[in-house]
Amino acid sequence: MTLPENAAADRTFQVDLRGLVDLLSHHLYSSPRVYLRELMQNAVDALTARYGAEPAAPAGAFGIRLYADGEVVRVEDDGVGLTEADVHTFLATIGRSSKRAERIAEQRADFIGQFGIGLLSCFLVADEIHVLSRSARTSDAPAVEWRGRGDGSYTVRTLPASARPRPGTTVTLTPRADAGEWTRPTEVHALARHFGSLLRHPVTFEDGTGGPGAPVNPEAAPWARTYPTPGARSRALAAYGEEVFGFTPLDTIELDLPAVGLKGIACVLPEAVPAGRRHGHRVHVKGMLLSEQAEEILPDWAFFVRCVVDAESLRPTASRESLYEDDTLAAVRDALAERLRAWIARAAASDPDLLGRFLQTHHLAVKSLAVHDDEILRMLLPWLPFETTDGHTTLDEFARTHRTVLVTGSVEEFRQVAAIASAAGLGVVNGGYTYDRELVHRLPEIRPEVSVADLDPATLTAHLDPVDRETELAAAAYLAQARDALAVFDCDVALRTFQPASAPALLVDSREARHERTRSQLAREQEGGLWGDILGALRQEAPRAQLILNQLNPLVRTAVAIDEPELARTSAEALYGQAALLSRRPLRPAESSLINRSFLDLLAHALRKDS
Ligand SMILES: Nc1ncnc2c1ncn2[C@@H]1O[C@H](COP(=O)(O)OP(=O)(O)OP(=O)(O)O)[C@@H](O)[C@H]1O
Repeated sequence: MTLPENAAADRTFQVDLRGLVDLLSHHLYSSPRVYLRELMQNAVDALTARYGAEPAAPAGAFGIRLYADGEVVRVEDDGVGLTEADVHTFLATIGRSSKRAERIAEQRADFIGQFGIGLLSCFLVADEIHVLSRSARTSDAPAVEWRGRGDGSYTVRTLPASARPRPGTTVTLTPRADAGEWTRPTEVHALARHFGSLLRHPVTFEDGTGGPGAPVNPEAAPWARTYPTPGARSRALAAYGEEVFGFTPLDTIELDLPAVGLKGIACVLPEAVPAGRRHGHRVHVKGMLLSEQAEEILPDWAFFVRCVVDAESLRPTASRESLYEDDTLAAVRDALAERLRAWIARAAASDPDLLGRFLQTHHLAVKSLAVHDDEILRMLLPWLPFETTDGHTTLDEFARTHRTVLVTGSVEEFRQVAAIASAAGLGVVNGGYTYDRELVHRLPEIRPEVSVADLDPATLTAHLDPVDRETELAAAAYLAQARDALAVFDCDVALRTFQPASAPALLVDSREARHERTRSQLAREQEGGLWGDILGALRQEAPRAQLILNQLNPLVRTAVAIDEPELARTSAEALYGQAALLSRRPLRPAESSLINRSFLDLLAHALRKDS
C-alpha cells in the first residue's frame, strides 16, 4: 500500500543553536562568566566517573588543570574521557547527558550536571568549542577530536592515541574579542578560585608565562581540616567567615548534617539588620560554588546569620544558580533552623556573655522569632529587653518587682502614663513596639506567678487617689469652667492627687477615643446629609479624653482658687496644652492654636499685672 501524497510523515525538530544560546545567556545564566564553572563542573563529574570506574585509584591521583594566556582558555582533566560514540551521543546532542543514563542510576546523585546543556554556555564567550578526549574505559582507546560551532555544525575526527597520551578531556576555547572581561588570565584565575576553592580534587591554574601551576584550592574547606585545639578551630572558622563575608562574626556556628553530607558555618551578623531582610547564603554543591545569594536554605526568621555550606545531595536547578525546592531542601532548612535554635539554647544556658551581646544586637529578630516559636519564647523571653517604667530592662528583672505587669497598647499611651504610673508604684511595659505587647502577654506561660494586664489610660486613673470632699467642693467652680473651656475637645476634667507633685496635669486619651471623637465631629458637621446619618448610626459611647489635674501641684492649687473667669479658662487651656505636649502625640490644629492663644493671653495677663 502506498501512502497518499499528503500523508503525515515523521520529521525531526530542528534546533536553532544561536537562538538557544541567546536564551541561555539572557534567561538562564546570570553572567557569561558561568562558562568556566560549567567547564570545571564537567571536569569534576568526569573525575567522579573515573573514580567510580577505578575505585582503587588513590585520592588526588587525578586532577584538573586550567590554562589561560589571553589567547585561549583551556580546561584539562584526567577524568573518564569520551569515546567517539560518546562524542556523538553526548557532546553533539543538546539535552543529552551521560549522567542521566539508566546504567548509572545509582551513581547519578554523585554528579553535579544532569541536563546536557552546560557545555553550550561556552558559546557565551567563544564561537567554537574544541574538545580533545581519550576514554579511560579501554587502554587502547584512540583520541577523539570534536569541534562544535555556534552555528550548530560540528566535526569529529579520531586521532592516534599519541595525540593525547593520557586518558581525560581537554576543552579549549578561543574567546571572542568582546569576551575579554571573562577570559583574561587574571580573571580566569579569579573565577576558578571563586567557583572552585572548595573542590575536593586538585585544581591548578597556569597563565602561560612558564611558571608552575598555581593551586586553585590549596587547602581543604576550613571545617574539613584538623586543628590542634577547639579554640584554634573556632578562630579559623571565624576567620574564614570574615574572608568570605567581609565582617567579623559575632559568633560562628558549625553546621553538620551527615544525612545530606552538608557541612559549613553560620556567621552571626555583628550588626542588627531590619527584620525581614533576607540574606543570601553561599551554597556549594560537591565543592562547586552554586550560589552566593541562596535564601532558601534557612527560614525567614534566621536573618541574623549568613551561612557558607557545602552539600552533597542538594539539587541545583539547570542554571546551577539556585536549588530545587524539594523535600530534601525542606528537610535541610528544618535541620539548619534546629541548629540555630540549639545554639541560642546553649548560649542561654551557659554563655550569658555571648547571649547578652547577641540580644543587644538582634533582639528584634529574636522577638519576631519568639512570637511563632514556643521553644525560643521559653528560652529567651525572660532575657529580652523591653522599655518599662523601670527603664530598659529584661522582663525577668521587671517581674521580680512587679507581680502584675501592665502593658500599654501604643508607644504614645506609654509616654502619657509612664511617669505617673511609676510614681504610683505601677509596673508598666511599653507594648507599642512590634511584637512587644504580644510577647509580654505570654510571660505568664513561663512565669506563672506573674499576671499581665492591658493598661489603658482609664485603668490608670482608677489608680490615682481622689481628693477629699472639701477640696473637691472648693474646686467645683473652677472645674466647671475648665470643662466648659475644653468641651470642644470632648475632654472631661477631674481633680486627683498623684506623684510626682511636679506634674500639674495628666491628659489621658487613647487613639481609639480620638478616632471616635473625629467621627462624631464629622457626623455633626454633616448633620441631615447622607454621611451624617451613616456616621451618626455608627456612634458609640464616645470615650472621652480626661484632663486630670494634680492637687499636689502648687500651680494647680493656685489655679483652682482663681475667681476671675477669663483667667480660669485660660489657665485650664494652658494646663491642657501643656499636658497634650507632654503626651508627645501629634497635636491637632485646634490644639496648637489653643496653646498659642493661651500662652499669649497669659503673657498679656502677666504684663498687665506688672504694669
Ligand atoms: N570534561 C568532560 N569529560 C567527559 N565528558 C564530558 C566532559 N564534558 C562534557 N562531557 C560529556 O558531555 C555531556 C554534556 O555536557 P554538558 O555540560 O552539556 O551537560 P551535563 O554536564 O551532562 O549536564 P548539565 O547541563 O547539567 O551541565 C556530559 O553529560 C558528558 O557526557
